[in-house]
Amino acid sequence: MAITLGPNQYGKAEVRLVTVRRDGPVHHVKDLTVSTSLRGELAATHLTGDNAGVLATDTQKNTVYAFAKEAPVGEIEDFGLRLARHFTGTQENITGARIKIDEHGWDRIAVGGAPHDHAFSRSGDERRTTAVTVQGDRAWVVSGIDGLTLLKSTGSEFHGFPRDRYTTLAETSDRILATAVTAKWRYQGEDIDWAASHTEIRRVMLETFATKHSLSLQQTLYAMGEAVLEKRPEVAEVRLSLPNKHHFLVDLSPFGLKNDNEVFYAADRPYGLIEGTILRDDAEDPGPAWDIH
Ligand SMILES: O=c1[nH]c(=O)c2[nH]c(=O)[nH]c2[nH]1
Repeated sequence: MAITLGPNQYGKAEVRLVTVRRDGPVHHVKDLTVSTSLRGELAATHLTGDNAGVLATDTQKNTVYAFAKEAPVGEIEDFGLRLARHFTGTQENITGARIKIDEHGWDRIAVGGAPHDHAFSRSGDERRTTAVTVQGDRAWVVSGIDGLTLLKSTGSEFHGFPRDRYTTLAETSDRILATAVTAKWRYQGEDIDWAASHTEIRRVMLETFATKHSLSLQQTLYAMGEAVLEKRPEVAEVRLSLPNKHHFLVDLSPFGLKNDNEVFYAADRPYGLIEGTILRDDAEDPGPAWDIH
């Protein structure tokens, strides 16, 4: 029996980086969680413990902080590309790098209705994300959104599903539809206004969720991805993971009350999990964009 080393990568996970741009009384805060992963000729350290080609994960973490000082961080996609190209360009045996970045939002606190210069409140659970992969002289950018919780109180039905001896779910023509969106979209190219693209993709997905009359969360998922691909030529592929955050009607009949779709129990688990990919048939090869996450 021969045993070999398969795909591997290593790096520093979840480096917490907060920067304050203080070029006047109005400060700008950026709050990132950065994870680095390096790939390449790394057999020696695994097989013999020879670390001559192992750029320490501690050094990778330090590089993230130093880069944040040496030039403005800018958009997370650009920061990721700079870091990835630094690692592959300076370490001979490192041929690939993936940099994952989550951006946490901060809103300015309103004081007397006016946005404060340097006091902020967390925007909530939503994060803007990116995963940049550099392999040789090519790069792939997969950006997205995590933790965007949505709910519509009507405009959602679910019926026509098979009934077997284990089925108890009632058919419904009017239910709450709620989810927390994890979306990832793969860009084609790099000459992109990342911030504007993110804003528009988010808007298109939200509008579609709101306006598409839903016969299943699966149908809503497809419609959201389809709308992004129709409106945003820079996007090759969209992947969505949508938990179905069930809201069950509470039985009020023991109290002599009728529930007219007004009182619900919001269950946190189990939840349906609806996942899917929507892609252009002429999209270019994704390369290693989605490998080892
Ligand atoms: O939109 C839905 N899709 C399902 O597949 C499903 N299954 C279920 O129990 N409820 C729902 N809702």
